Amino acid sequence: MLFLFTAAVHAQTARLPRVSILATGGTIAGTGATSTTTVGYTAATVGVQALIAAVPEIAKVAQVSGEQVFQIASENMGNEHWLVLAKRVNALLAQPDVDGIVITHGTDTLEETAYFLNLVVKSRKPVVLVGSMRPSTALSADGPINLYNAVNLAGSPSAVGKGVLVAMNDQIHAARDVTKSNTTTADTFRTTELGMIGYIQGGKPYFYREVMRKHTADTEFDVSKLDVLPQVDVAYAYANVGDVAVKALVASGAKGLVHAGVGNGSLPAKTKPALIAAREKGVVIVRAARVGQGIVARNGEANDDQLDFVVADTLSPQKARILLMLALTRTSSTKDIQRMFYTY
Ligand SMILES: NC(=O)C[C@H](N)C(=O)O
Repeated sequence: MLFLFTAAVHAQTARLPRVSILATGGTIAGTGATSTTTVGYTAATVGVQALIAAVPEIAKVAQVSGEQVFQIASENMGNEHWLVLAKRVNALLAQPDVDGIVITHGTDTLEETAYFLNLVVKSRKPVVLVGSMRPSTALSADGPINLYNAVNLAGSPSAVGKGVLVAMNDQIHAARDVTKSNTTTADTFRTTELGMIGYIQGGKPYFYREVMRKHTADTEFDVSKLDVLPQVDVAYAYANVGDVAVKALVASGAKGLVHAGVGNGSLPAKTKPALIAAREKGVVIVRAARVGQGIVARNGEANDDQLDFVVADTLSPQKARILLMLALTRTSSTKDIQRMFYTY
C-alpha cells in the first residue's frame, strides 16, 4: 500500500510538463547566407520540428509537441492570423494533457500578438511568446536559448495565472507593457518604465512583480465565433501633420481610429476637425501618444467628455488598436470602451 502510494507520488513528480510549441515563423525560423549574416537574411524558412531538434536540451525539461500554424515574417501578421492562433491556443489549453504553450514568432509584431492573446485566451495556463533577433544560422544565434527558456517558463507552475508572457534574452515581460525598443539588438525587448516581471536563469523562472490589469481568463472578450475583427487603424501625428491620413482611413471604412498624438496625446489643430467629423459619423476615436511612456489622461490635452473621445491610458498606439478592435466586438458605447481601457 505504502509502496503504491510512493510510486504514485514519484510518477507525479517525475512527469515532465507537456508543452505545445506553435510555430508562426519569424527570424527564430530564419536562415542567412553565412554565419555572419545578421541582416538581410530570410525569415520563416525553418520548420517547427527542426527548431525543436536544434535544442535537444528541451527533452530533459518538457514533453513537447510542435505544430506549424503559419510560416510568415511577423510584419505580415494580420487580424485573420490572430483569430486562427487564438482559437488554436484555446483549444489546446482546454485539453487536460497540455500544461502550457510556447508560440515562436517574429519580433516585429510579437508584442501585438502577445497583447491580443492576453485579452482573448480563456485559460490560466501559461502562454509564452518567443522569438529571436539573429537567424538560426548566425554566430551566437539567440533563438535556441530563448526557446529553451520559453519552454521552461511555459511548463512552470509559477507562470500560471500571470497572463501572456514574453520570454526573450533571459527576461520575462508581461504582454501588456513590453515593446520592441531597438531595430536589431538581442536585448531589444523592454518594459521600460513599468518594468519586466522576472528573469530566467539556468532555465528556471524567477518572478518579482505582476501586472495589475485584467487578462486571459478574466476578460470579457470572446473570439470563438468571430471570423473577422472590426477595422481599426492608427493615425500618426508629427509636426506639420494635416488631416489627410485621418480622412483616408475613415473613407476606407475604419470603425475605430487610434490617434498617436504628439507629447501627451495632443491633437494638432489641422487634424482635430477631421477627428471630430469622424466621431460624428460614429467612428470611435482613441487618443494615444506616440511618446512610448506615460499616461494619456481623460480631459488632459483635450476635452474628451465634450468630444466623446476615449483615452488610451498607458497603452501604446499599436496595443490601443487591439483593445479597440476587441472592444468594438462588444459595444459601441464610448463610456464602456473607456472602462475597458482602464481595465485591461
Ligand atoms: N527578428 C525578427 O523576428 C524580425 C522579423 N522581421 C519578423 O518579425 O519576423
